[in-house]
Amino acid sequence: MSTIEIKDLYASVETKEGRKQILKGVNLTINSNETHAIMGPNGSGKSTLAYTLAGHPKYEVDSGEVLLDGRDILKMTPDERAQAGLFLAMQYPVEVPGVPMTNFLRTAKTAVDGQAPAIRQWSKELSAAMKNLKMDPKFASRSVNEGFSGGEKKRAEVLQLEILKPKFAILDETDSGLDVDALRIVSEGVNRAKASTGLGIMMVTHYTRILKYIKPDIVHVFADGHIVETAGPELADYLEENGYDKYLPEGTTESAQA
Ligand SMILES: Nc1ncnc2c1ncn2[C@@H]1O[C@H](COP(=O)(O)OP(=O)(O)OP(=O)(O)O)[C@@H](O)[C@H]1O
Repeated sequence: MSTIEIKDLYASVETKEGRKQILKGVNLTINSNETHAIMGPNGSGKSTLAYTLAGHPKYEVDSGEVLLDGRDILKMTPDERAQAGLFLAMQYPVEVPGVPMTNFLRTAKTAVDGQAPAIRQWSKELSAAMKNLKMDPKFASRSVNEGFSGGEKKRAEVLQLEILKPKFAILDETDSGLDVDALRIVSEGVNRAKASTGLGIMMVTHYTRILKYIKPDIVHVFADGHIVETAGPELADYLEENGYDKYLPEGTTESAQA
C-alpha cells in the first residue's frame, strides 16, 4: 500500500500586486484505493494545491511537507514526482503543437517506468486504452491536445492516467465541460485505473454528478487555502443543497466571491 501525506503545507504565488499566500496549512493523507473529493468555493486554492503537489514552478512552498511513501516530493523536480508515482490531470490541459500524442505517451511511459515498453505490447495497450475511452484512433497521430474539444482534452488526460499507471492521481475538475456520455466514459477510465493498480485519488470537483460514477470515500471542503471540514459522501449532498456560505468569511456569499 502507498500513502501520500500532506503536512501543514503553505504555498505562495508571485502576482502583479506582490507575493500572495494561497495555501494556508493544508493537511491531508490519502492511501492507495482511497478516493478523496475536494470541493470548495472558487478561488479557495484547490488548483493551487494540485499545481503545488505536481511541482509547478510558479507556486513556491513556504513551509510544510509532502511525503509519498515517506519520501519528500517537494525536494523533487516535476518529472521525479511523476516517476515517484504522482499524476496530475489538469483543469486546463495544455496544447503541445508538433508533438504527436503517441510519441508523447510513449516518451512519458518510458520516462516514468525507466524503460521503453515493448513495441507490440505498447501498440496493443494504447489501442485498447483509446478504444475503452471511445477515442478515434486518429487522435494518436494528432498533436497533444491541439484543436481538441474540451471533452476530448479531458479524455486525453484520462488516457495518460491509464497508460502511465501512477500511484496517486490528482484530478483537477476532470469532469468540467463533459457531456453526460463523456462524463460516464471518463469516470469509467478512472475507475478502471483504480481497479487495476489500487490508485489513490484526489478529485477536485464542483459537481456531485461525477461522484455518482466515481464514489468518494471521503469529502473535504476547501476554503481560504485549507481544509475546513471532512466527512463522508453525504457532505457532497449537503454542499449541493446549501452551497459554501457557512465556510465563507462573514458578510460574503459564494455568489459574491465567484
Ligand atoms: N499564477 C497566479 N497569479 C496570480 N494569482 C493567482 C495565480 N494562481 C492562483 N492565483 C490566485 O489564487 C487564488 C486561488 O486560485 P485557485 O485557482 O487555486 O483556486 P480554485 O479553488 O482552484 O478556484 P476555482 O474553483 O475557481 O477553479 C485565486 O484568487 C487566484 O486568482
